[in-house]
Amino acid sequence: MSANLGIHSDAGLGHLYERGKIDVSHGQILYLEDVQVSFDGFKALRGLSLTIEDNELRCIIGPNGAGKTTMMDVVTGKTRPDAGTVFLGQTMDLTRMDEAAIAQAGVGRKFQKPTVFENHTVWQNLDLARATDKRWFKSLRARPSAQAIGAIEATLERTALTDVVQRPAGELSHGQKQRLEIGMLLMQEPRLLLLDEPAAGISDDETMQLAELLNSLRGSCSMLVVEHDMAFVAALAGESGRVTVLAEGSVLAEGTLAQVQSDERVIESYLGR
Ligand SMILES: Nc1ncnc2c1ncn2[C@@H]1O[C@H](COP(=O)(O)OP(=O)(O)OP(=O)(O)O)[C@@H](O)[C@H]1O
Repeated sequence: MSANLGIHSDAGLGHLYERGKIDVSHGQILYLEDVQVSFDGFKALRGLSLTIEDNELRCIIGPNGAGKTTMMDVVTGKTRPDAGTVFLGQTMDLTRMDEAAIAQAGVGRKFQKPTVFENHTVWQNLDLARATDKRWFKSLRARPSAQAIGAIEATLERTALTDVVQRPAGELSHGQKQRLEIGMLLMQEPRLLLLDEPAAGISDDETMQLAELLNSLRGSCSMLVVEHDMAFVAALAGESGRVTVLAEGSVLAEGTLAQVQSDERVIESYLGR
C-alpha cells in the first residue's frame, strides 16, 4: 500500500520541515496502517489502519480504553508505535519525527482539559500563541504587526470571543476556554487538528457553538475529533460525514453516523451499553 501511494521516508529531516509543505497530492493528509502499540504486554493498538482525507473532518467514537488517546499520541509523536506505518501526507514518516518537528510540520493538538494562560487576557493568549519567540515576556512587549493584529481579530471573530477580548482567560466559561484554546491552535495555522473530547463538560448551547466553530474551519484544515457526545458528533458529521468506531485498538466500523449507529457490533460494544 505504501509503495502504491508513493510514500517514502524522510528519516532525520524533521527539523527541516516547513509549515504548509505537506504533500497531499494523493488526497490524504494522514495515513495509518497496521499500527501496533503495547504497554507492558497489553496491546492498546492492535493493527489500527485509518486514512484521513485532506480537509476532512473525521469523528472518532468508541468505548473507554479503545485506544483513541493512544492513537493521537502516536500521531503527535508522544508514543512510538512498536510496528506500523504513520504518514502525514505522502512523505512525512511521523514515526521518525519528534513531537516538536511534528507540531512544526502543522499538526496541532487539543487535549481534553483547556490549557490557556489564566492570568492573561484573551487577546494576550492569542498573541502569545502566534508568537514565534516563546519567551512570553519578550513576546508581550513586542508590538504585533498589522498583519498579526488582523489574524488575532479574525480568530476572535471566528471563535466568538470578541466580546471578552480583554477578560483574563481564567474568568471565561469552560466552553469559552475550549474555543480560546482552539483559537490559539489556529494562530499556528495547522494543517491537521487533533481534538480530544472538546465538548466534554460544557453546556448544550456551548456544545453547539463549538460544533459551529469546527464546521466553519472546514476547508482550512483537516480535523480528527474524538468525542463521546453523540449530539456533537451528529452536528459535525451531518448525514454524509464519515465516522470511525474504534474498539480494542482497531477500527470496528466506519461509515456515516446512521450506518455505524445501526451496526450490530457497534451497538453491542459501545452504543448499546
Ligand atoms: N502509558 C500506559 N501504560 C499502560 N497502559 C496504558 C497506557 N496508556 C494507555 N494504556 C491502556 O491502553 C488502553 C487504551 O487507552 P486509551 O487512553 O488510548 O483509550 P481511549 O480510547 O482514549 O479511552 P478513553 O475514552 O477512556 O479516553 C487502555 O486500556 C489503557 O488503560
